[in-house]
Amino acid sequence: MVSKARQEPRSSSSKVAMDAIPAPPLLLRTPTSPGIDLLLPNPKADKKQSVSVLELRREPRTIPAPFVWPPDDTGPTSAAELDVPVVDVSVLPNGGDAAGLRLAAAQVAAACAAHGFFQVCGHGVDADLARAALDGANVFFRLPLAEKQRARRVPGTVSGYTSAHADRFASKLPWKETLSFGFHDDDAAQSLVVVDYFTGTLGPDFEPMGRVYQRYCEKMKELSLTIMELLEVSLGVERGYYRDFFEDSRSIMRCNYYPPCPEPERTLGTGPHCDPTALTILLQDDVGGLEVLVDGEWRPVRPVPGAMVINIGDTFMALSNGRYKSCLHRAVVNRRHERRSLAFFLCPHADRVVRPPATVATPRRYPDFTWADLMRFTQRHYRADTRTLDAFTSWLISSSDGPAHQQAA
Ligand SMILES: C=C1C[C@]23C[C@H]1CC[C@H]2[C@]1(C)CCC[C@@](C)(C(=O)O)[C@H]1[C@@H]3C(=O)O
Ligand SMILES: O=C(O)CCC(=O)C(=O)O
Ligand SMILES: [Fe+2]
Repeated sequence: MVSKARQEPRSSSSKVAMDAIPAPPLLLRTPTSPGIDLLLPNPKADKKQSVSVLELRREPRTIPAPFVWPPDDTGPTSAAELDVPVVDVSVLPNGGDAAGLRLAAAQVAAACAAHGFFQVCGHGVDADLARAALDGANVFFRLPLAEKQRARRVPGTVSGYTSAHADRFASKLPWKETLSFGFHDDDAAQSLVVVDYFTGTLGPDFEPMGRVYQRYCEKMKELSLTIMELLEVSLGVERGYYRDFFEDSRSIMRCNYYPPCPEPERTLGTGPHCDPTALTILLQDDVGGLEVLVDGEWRPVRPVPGAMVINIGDTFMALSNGRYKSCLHRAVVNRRHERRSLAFFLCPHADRVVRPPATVATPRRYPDFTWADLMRFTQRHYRADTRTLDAFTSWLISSSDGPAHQQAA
């Protein structure tokens, strides 16, 4: 299966219409179904007016300037796909298959020490649930913009709907819309946090959609803890150290929607970044677009039907004291196919101190920190093009609003 990302010749079907009405922020909607709703800051107008519509109605030669990324970020895709093992994690819950567990641990150890990416099968996530979650993304992102805006991101948080992060950044805008919400099951008996998010934000009609993502996030947490056990085995650390660390996790679920783009070579669906979180479980559709920077080349990660992509984030790189790598990756877009990906970002409880187990802790590579500190950094200082943990570590030690100074004060 060859990834469709960027492979397509320029399509004449992506007719778009230009009808700029000067007022902020500009709404870019490509009428090709379903198109992309992007609210763009409009430099030419004062800030008080409402949304206007920039409908591109001609075969675009250029996408709006805020979407153009530097050539270093939009470099070519390698012809060589990344050789990512598909690890059968069904060996874990029963633990009976010693040989299978050894194989899985060896596959994970090699991949995580090299580039931090592997895929999993035998994950226990029902195919119907996975499909419903992907289909739910289609339903949500095809809603009229006014409806999506009812879930717009609350400044200073990750939760909510954003289009191109135009509410946060004025340049290097990603060619995507996203919907993010939190997940934890601290008081599962009392409340279903994801159902409550959908009904509270979008109304009672969205309860069925909320129940799909509630169930999906519950399965994601289960799978995350299984993978934590496998990481313990692969690193030879005491059993339970990582699993217990994430028992009270408060994670982030994100639906990514990447519309077709008239000039995919000049922009990015998600810019080069390392995930600051601990572990990412990515369910992608069959279009392809995820790429990992390995030995200076952007290597595609092929969608494997039924499998889920797992990658190590910065927080787990610190928990493994640098033994496992959190690596730069990006998502490219293409001219003809929309693409969806669902990213479950496993995060520790905000107050947990990120510290590697004794087995791998010397010499220490990173200072102690809490996820709350790293999360605040990503929301205040973070850009997709920095190596997060290195930037965070120096911020942690040197910055005036870093926790070290607060503690000292
Ligand atoms: C804690 C997070 C911040 C981001 C979502 C999660 C984990 C990945 C981060 C992100 C995807 C890295 C690339 C830049 C970013 C701004 C994005 O393109 O969405 C990041 C997310 C964010 O800050 O919303
Ligand atoms: O959509 C993808 O393939 C990757 C997205 C990603 O890396 C992210 O959201 O952190
Ligand atoms: Fe990522």
